[in-house]
Amino acid sequence: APLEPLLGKDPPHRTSPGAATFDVAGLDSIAAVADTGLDSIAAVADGNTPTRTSFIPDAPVHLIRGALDEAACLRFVASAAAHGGWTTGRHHLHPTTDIPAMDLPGGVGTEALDLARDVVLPAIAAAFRPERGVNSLSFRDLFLARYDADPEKGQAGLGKHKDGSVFSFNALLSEDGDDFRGGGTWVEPVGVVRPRRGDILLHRGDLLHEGRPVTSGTRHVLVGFVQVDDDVGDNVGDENGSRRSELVLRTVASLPLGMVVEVDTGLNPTRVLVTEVSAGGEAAQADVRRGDLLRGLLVGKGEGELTPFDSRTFEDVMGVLAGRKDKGPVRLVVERWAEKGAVNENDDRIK
Ligand SMILES: O=C(O)CCC(=O)C(=O)O
Ligand SMILES: [Fe+2]
Repeated sequence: APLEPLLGKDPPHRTSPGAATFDVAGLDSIAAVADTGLDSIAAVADGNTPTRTSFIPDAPVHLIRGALDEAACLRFVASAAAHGGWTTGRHHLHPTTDIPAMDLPGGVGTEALDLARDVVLPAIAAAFRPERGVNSLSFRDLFLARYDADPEKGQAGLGKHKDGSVFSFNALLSEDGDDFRGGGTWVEPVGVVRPRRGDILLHRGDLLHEGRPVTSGTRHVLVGFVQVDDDVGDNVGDENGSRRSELVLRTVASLPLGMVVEVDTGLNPTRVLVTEVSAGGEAAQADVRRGDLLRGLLVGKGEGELTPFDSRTFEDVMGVLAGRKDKGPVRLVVERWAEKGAVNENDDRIK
């Protein structure tokens, strides 16, 4: 029987098929000073984000005002504090001190994913009008980052860089002037943008930008990197699954040992492998690599529950696969997170 892509139906990093589109009336745009004659825009160059602009097509930076209310911002920050496992090894050129959104406890991981899918992706589609619309957008990384003025606690800012994404966003979770001083995001054509708590700043990833150092206190942001798939059409996320998933499945169907692999660029550094293992198959053929931390495993047909693997190792997974070897085909969905410190060429900040 042909494999049905498990991903592509309603993958967690894409907007839902029926998601409402975003009304540009909900966006404030920040254009390069030279592009407008407006005083309120010019003020941005001096570090003062105007309190109200309106949507300006083709502006390099947009703000979704009040995307998160105060309670949600506090929930995100509290969840990060409760998790506490801050990493600095997920982005190698310009590392941030962060926690992958999926790891945030208390339902906040899901809340962050829903926000990115249902609010941010449609807003990015409305703001930047990518040719193939919202269905071509997916976020490949989503994490909560922390900046602290106290060098003992971590980094105060993030130096000038470009992201490896097509679009990037960051939601300010802390109260400017109360939780921290300094901060803000400097973006090359517009200067320092100082959103209010709950606002989400949207910009093209290839613009030079900087997380300005905080001078006191702690600043928390939820950051996401968004990619544009040009090989997928409107059917991404529809009932038939994504064209890309089918393409990948077909391409790899010729792998030896009867093993079919789908690698989906989901949340960075998540990879998802859909693997058909026949007798004699080996997980190594499925690109499961030593050093990977495997997060979950789905055995059986269709879309069952993902069984958390927690931090089980390569050897553990090899053991599971080896144990199934002579019991006929089994379908696995393995959500793979790159080992801490591993370099992910696709998803890093660049330059
Ligand atoms: O913290 C900021 O304002 C910017 C964050 C950023 O650019 C990034 O995480 O890549
Ligand atoms: Fe960035």
